[in-house]
Amino acid sequence: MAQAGEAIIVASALHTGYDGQEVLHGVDLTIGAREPAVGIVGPSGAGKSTLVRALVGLRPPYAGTATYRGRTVSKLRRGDKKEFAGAVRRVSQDGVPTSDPRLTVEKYLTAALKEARRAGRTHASTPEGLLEFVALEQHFLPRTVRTMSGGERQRLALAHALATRPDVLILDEPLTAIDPGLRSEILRRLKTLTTDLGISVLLVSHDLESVERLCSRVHVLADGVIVATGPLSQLLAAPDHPVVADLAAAAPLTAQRLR
Ligand SMILES: Nc1ncnc2c1ncn2[C@@H]1O[C@H](COP(=O)(O)OP(=O)(O)OP(=O)(O)O)[C@@H](O)[C@H]1O
Repeated sequence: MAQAGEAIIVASALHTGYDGQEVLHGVDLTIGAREPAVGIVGPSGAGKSTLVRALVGLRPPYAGTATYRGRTVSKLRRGDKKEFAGAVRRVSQDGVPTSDPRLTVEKYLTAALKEARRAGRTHASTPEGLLEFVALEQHFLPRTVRTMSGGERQRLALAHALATRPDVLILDEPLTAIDPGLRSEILRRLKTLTTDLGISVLLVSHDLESVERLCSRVHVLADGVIVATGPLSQLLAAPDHPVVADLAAAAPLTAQRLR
């Protein structure tokens, strides 16, 4: 388990994009061990998911670096890759495989727990416990993943990511298909991850309510650049960048409540 304060993932002057077309223009970001959840917000197309992909090694930098414990994420060697896969987990909107019609929830979670043990991350989680955490009933265990609703699948993806008890959990719009009541409950449980298990969470979301509830600090990304950082309520109360003002204007009730 990582020591508090240790920098686990660091993006430094990071530039990256697709097919030579730059999307991120020099982003600096650190995710430390056992730190309170951090949010990333910003307009559609700002580069939030691209940043997440770069942090987990799926977009190599054009310039600058993205490192995991000092090692370049996109160039990890085989042993380091295994360690990284257990220590840093990403959940995206549609992260559960549905191509195998026979894949059951139980098989999916059991495989994840086996993989976690192979990566040297031993703990007492079970498929039942993982389901319980994401508020899915036990009768889902024999169900095939394909037959689950979008919101159920999102919760399963979260349960799967937690199988390794990662040091860092990166959530890219993970709760979009979940109804507000349940979302609120899941957020409450996610909050306990940091306090009880020492898992650092990075949350990317358009839902400012969720971000405010979970994250003590946010980065606002606009056109591939971080334009503001701080507690969301403070940023919305006194926007000092047009994109932050737009966020406050687009979610007036949230902004008002946070003032
Ligand atoms: N696979 C891809 N190939 C080419 N361009 C891409 C690809 N994925 C994203 N882009 C482009 O990169 C830019 C940033 O996209 P990204 O998905 O990172 O934005 P985002 O902030 O996550 O947006 P949203 O909030 O809508 O999910 C956009 O202009 C998008 O069209």
